[in-house]
Amino acid sequence: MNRTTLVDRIWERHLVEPGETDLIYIDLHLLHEVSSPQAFEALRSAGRVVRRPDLCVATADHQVPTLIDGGGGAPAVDAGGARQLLLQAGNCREAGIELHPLGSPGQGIVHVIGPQMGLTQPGMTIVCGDSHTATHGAFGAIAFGIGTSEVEHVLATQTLRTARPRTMAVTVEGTVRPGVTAKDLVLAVIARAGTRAGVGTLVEFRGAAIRALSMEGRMTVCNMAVEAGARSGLIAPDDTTFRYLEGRERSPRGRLWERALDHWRTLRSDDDAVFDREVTVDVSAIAPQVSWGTNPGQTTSVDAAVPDPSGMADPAERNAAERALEYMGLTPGTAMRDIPIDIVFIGSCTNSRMEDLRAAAEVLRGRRIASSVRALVVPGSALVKRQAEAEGLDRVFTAAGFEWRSPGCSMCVGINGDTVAPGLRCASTSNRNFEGRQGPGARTHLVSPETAAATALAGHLAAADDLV
Ligand SMILES: CC(C)[C@H](C(=O)O)[C@@H](O)C(=O)O
Ligand code: SF4
Repeated sequence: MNRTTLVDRIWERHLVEPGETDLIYIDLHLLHEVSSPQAFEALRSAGRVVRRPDLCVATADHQVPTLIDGGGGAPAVDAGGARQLLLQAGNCREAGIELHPLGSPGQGIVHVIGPQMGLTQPGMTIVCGDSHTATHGAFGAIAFGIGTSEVEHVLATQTLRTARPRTMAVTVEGTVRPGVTAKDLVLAVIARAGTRAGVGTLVEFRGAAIRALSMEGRMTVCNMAVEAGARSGLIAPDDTTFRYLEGRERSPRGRLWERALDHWRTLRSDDDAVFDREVTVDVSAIAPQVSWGTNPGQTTSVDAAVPDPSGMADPAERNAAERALEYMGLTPGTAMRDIPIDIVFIGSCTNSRMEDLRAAAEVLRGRRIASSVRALVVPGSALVKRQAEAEGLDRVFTAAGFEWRSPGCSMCVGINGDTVAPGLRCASTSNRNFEGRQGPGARTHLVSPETAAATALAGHLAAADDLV
């Protein structure tokens, strides 16, 4: 057979029992404090134990405050959060699961620590009770979010009963212009394809523009596959992947590394592979992207203006745009660069890795943010924080007027004390601009780290290029 997709190839290797819904084996189960306590509770009431604690890794990320500096055991901002963190600690201790709690050197956003430790590897099946598990697909793994009852099932059996995903190929052609990042690329793809384009599918991103991306960039792209409605995204591994993984803490070593490489090199779709859907997007002409609405597909170029819903042919699209503009407090025809910004947030599992911080710091070096702006940068993990400090990036950020925080989901989700006040406008490197996402009444514009930095300096939406 030479028409197999990468997704089917990995699926076949993990199939325990085919059926209307397949039973598949799970190689890695990641856990965070929000979506796991109930699953452990259910497991306990059923009198069952965790079958493979050695294949589970947990971290505290959603509820952790980012204003502490590794104090260890510092409380969450509210009683609910504190309780989840406590339950997580107890559950992991009891089950013998590796936990990276608040204040520990391995702590961080679950989708940042997996790859950085070398836990996330090509060809694996990876699940987590979190929709942005798609991030791990950047390594050529099948990685997707699951619900709480599925978390329980995986804890109990190390398998998951789930339908085989339909497949979709998103081929991204062209060479992006200087200053255009992975974030811009994926926002442009979602803006063109729509937030429902991938529904029910597992998307393989491929094409010259994807191959050219670093692993960090690929993670940004796969992270946002779920914002196109997909179950997940993945990218076939190549030398960029292998270079990233070589020598990481949990990567195979010596002869095992060679054997892993031999296997990993087979992980690709056949040239004639048949996908359920195929879309091709050319990104050679795109500029930095900014969202103007309340879903990630409502995105345009920083060079453009707020669109006019009355010009939209599709009534549903027009309706959604009208509502979005009302919530966002925007008027059609306003140049994107004329939109003033109150808060800038650099962080989240989309854009909080070293490469993101370096890129933003490069824009900020030797400059000061506008006096009207409050800006914060939240490294994705304790390791990213240490590395950034070793490179002096923290000083670049603080000298520019940014707050330098401790790792966590922070203002991406606003359940940890970091929120955007009602009516305020935030340029954010996160992945969701839904109503109320960053706090009740908060207005979110999704951007790349470079655009976030330039916007902080200008006080209004701006591209890094504007500053030269
Ligand atoms: C809290 C968690 C379950 C949720 C998710 O599934 O994605 C969160 O991470 C998010 O980004 O909205
Ligand atoms: S950073 Fe945001 S998107 Fe990512 S896991 Fe945390 S809350 Fe979800």
